[in-house]
Amino acid sequence: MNWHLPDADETPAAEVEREAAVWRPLAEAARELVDLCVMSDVEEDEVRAAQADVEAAVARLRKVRRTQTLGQQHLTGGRRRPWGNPVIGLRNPIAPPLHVTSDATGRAETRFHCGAAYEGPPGLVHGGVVSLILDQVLGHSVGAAGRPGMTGTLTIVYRQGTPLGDLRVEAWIDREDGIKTWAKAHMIGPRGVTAEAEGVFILPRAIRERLLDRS
Ligand SMILES: CC(C)(COP(=O)(O)OP(=O)(O)OC[C@H]1O[C@@H](n2cnc3c(N)ncnc32)[C@H](O)[C@@H]1OP(=O)(O)O)[C@@H](O)C(=O)NCCC(=O)NCCSC(=O)Cc1ccccc1
Repeated sequence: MNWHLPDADETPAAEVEREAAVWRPLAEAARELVDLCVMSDVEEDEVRAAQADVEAAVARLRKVRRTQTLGQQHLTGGRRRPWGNPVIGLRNPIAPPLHVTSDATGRAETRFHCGAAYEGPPGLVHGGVVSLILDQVLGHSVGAAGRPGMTGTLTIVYRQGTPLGDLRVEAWIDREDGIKTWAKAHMIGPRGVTAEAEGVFILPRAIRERLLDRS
């Protein structure tokens, strides 16, 4: 059973790309700023001068603040513009960001870089970040298979520390039963699998009822 939820964002692709070209460079600069807040070793006067520069940029951006979050405005169900997402969002400096490729069977893969801002134990990615990324790619997998849902239960087994740097995640559908879909994923570092994930994704009752009403 597959569910095809409506694509909520009707904006023409060329306009989406134009807006992306405006916001992406800002987020990229902010990501480097986040990295340098952790990694820069400049003199203290330089730190204070940088603070003033950042405060000036913040004052510009603060002039107009949207009333709805990006997810609320562009409904992530449409998956055209999950730009605020903390894992894949092109406008979100917290996101590495991941670019996930997938096929209609739900097999998904992504290669990405986790820098110093994601450090937990020395030299290793924070376990919560590992879980965050695995949850996102599992969610992508079930969505790609036409079985979108919310994470009901997520189980992570940490096999070895995940080193900061270049990483890969693979995800696939394990099984499905009615409104529930189980997906699995591996986080893979230079020395093999670092963490294994299993999630059960459930189409929430409210959406089930909406789909029933339409049929
Ligand atoms: C939707 C649901 C999980 C279930 O609610 P309802 O639909 O009202 O459930 P209902 O009571 O009708 O039971 C139906 C069946 O399901 C079973 N079952 C129920 N619960 C659980 C469970 N926890 N775990 C396992 N199974 C459970 C229950 O036994 C029953 O089974 P049965 O038919 O008897 O065999 C709800 O509790 C919720 O919204 N939780 C918050 C989710 C949330 O915030 N997640 C994090 C945000 S998502 C994210 O970030 C990832 C992402 C990234 C990117 C893209 C996409 C995703």
